Amino acid sequence: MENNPILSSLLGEVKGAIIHGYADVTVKNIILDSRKVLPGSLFVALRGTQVDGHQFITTAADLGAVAILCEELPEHVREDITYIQVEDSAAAMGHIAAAFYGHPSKKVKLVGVTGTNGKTSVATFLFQLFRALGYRSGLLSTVQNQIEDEVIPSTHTTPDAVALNALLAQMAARNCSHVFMEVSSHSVAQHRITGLHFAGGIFTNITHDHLDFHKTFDNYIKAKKGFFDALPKSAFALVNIDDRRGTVMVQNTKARVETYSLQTLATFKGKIISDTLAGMHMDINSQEVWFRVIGRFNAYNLLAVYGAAVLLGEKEEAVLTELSNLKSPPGRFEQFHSADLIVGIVDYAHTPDALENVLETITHLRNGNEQVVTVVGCGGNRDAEKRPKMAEIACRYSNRVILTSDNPRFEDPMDILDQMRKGVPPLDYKKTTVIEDRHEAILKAGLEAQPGDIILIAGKGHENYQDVKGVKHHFDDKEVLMEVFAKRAGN
Ligand SMILES: CC(=O)N[C@H]1[C@@H](OP(=O)(O)OP(=O)(O)OC[C@H]2O[C@@H](n3ccc(=O)[nH]c3=O)[C@H](O)[C@@H]2O)O[C@H](CO)[C@@H](O)[C@@H]1O[C@H](C)C(=O)N[C@@H](C)C(=O)N[C@H](CCC(=O)O)C(=O)O
Ligand SMILES: Nc1ncnc2c1ncn2[C@@H]1O[C@H](COP(=O)(O)OP(=O)(O)OP(=O)(O)O)[C@@H](O)[C@H]1O
Ligand SMILES: N[C@H](CCC[C@H](N)C(=O)O)C(=O)O
Ligand SMILES: [Mg+2]
Repeated sequence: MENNPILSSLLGEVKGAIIHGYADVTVKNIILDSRKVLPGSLFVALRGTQVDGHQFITTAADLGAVAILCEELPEHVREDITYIQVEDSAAAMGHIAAAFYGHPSKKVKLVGVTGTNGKTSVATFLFQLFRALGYRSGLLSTVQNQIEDEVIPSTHTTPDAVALNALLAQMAARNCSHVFMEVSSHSVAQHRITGLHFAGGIFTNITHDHLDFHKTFDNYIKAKKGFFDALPKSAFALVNIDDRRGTVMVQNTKARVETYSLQTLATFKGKIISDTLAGMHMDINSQEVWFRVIGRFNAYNLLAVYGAAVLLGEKEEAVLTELSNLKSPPGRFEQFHSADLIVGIVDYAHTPDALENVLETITHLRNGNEQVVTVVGCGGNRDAEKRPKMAEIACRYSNRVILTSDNPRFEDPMDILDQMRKGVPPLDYKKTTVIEDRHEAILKAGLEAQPGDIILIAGKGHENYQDVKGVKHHFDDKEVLMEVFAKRAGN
């Protein structure tokens, strides 16, 4: 920042703050991790999932923090430091970060996408669409952040409030008129998006995920709903009403509610006319369109994108023309074909619902006797309830299943695989193999396939690593698939 703001100017939106000390101190940056504090920093003490940031207040002060945002004062209060005491540090930080960066979300049209599955797809499609329509645009997503052509690696689906506002400020400074972002349930619960001004919010769907963090499905629903509850009156709230939680999501919102559906009357009503590996033909509000992107779940994503674009003021015809040219984002139902006509699909399905949707789509796309082989694993140190469910789904839709590793993190990969194996129905034991090594698993699936067969490699999508005990080893499903195809071609 060129002109560092004074602390008191950042507190306008923070309710009930008690200031201990000098309120007009200059703040150079906002820091959440005591180890990164510099002279002039405002340190935010957050109660985390592992530790309580309040225990690092003294360290932060020793490193030169001029102000501390906290819920509780430390035992030893220093005269030379300003303490801002609030009820909820995370919520206050959202407002302070937005003010520090000059409220960048108000300088662009910011659209947030939430839901268990489809956030990256919808946000990326919107970003591609608005660029094609001639707007300077920004994207904040799991795969990557992007300002026009510049790619900025992403660490989270939704970054923390400081990183998020810093990115939005860069986008505003580069004259982006539109920004499309994913809003994860963690980000709502942890107030990463508090203080942002949204032009619109989109709800894709809600199914089982992240119960390791939210504990109950109700809490998970509440987190997603919190996003809509906080939308302003000027925004639109576009919901998938085919999802049974669609109505609940928007029951307390001040925003203008609009709907999309493949099944019932809605503001944006779609119908799939045909869906093949070559493309999808749909009817949207009585207009016929062909898409390169395929699959019923993508029909929902495209409807959401179409609806949001129209609600943002774009002309229906121009939107449909550009939408028909879009390609899937990396690792989202990405198709590869071998010389001898094996189809490999790399997909980020890492939840039971996503896996079922993708396999259902593949089942519908089959012409006849081709076999479907699924290679899938479940992440370590993440929701364990989904493990047997995903194995059962893989078995239900596939002729052969290979259970393998997907980011075991700090768990024993064989424990994860044992839990997955519990979901395999006894009648399916014969068609299920466990191969811990993901490279070997993909090789086996690929080398044993017959021309025409479809191999689904699920769970990692765009990821280019295997996270084992905190170390990210290079691993890319696509690369291994290419290796298999080369081997089949005798290279
Ligand atoms: C579970 C979770 O959401 N964790 C996030 C959370 O960290 P935490 O609450 O566990 O932090 P903690 O370790 O308990 O520490 C508490 C506080 O003390 C501070 N601290 C800690 C140590 C120290 O020496 N000094 C110090 O100041 C920490 O910086 C932190 O502010 O806050 C951190 C700062 O914002 C995040 O980086 C971190 O994301 C971790 C890396 C993570 O893996 N998050 C995933 C689960 C996540 O957020 N995923 C969502 C959803 C993805 C999806 O929908 O698929 C996402 O949006 O990416
Ligand atoms: N609308 C949808 N409904 C159900 N499944 C979907 C939908 N869109 C995509 N999927 C499936 O879910 C996977 C993840 O899609 P995507 O990355 O768009 O979701 P996400 O919500 O961003 O996930 P994450 O929570 O990991 O960020 C895709 O690879 C596909 O298998
Ligand atoms: N955003 C998701 C991604 C899961 C991807 C999968 N490959 C895994 O590692 O479990 C999560 O952190 O739960
Ligand atoms: Mg995502």
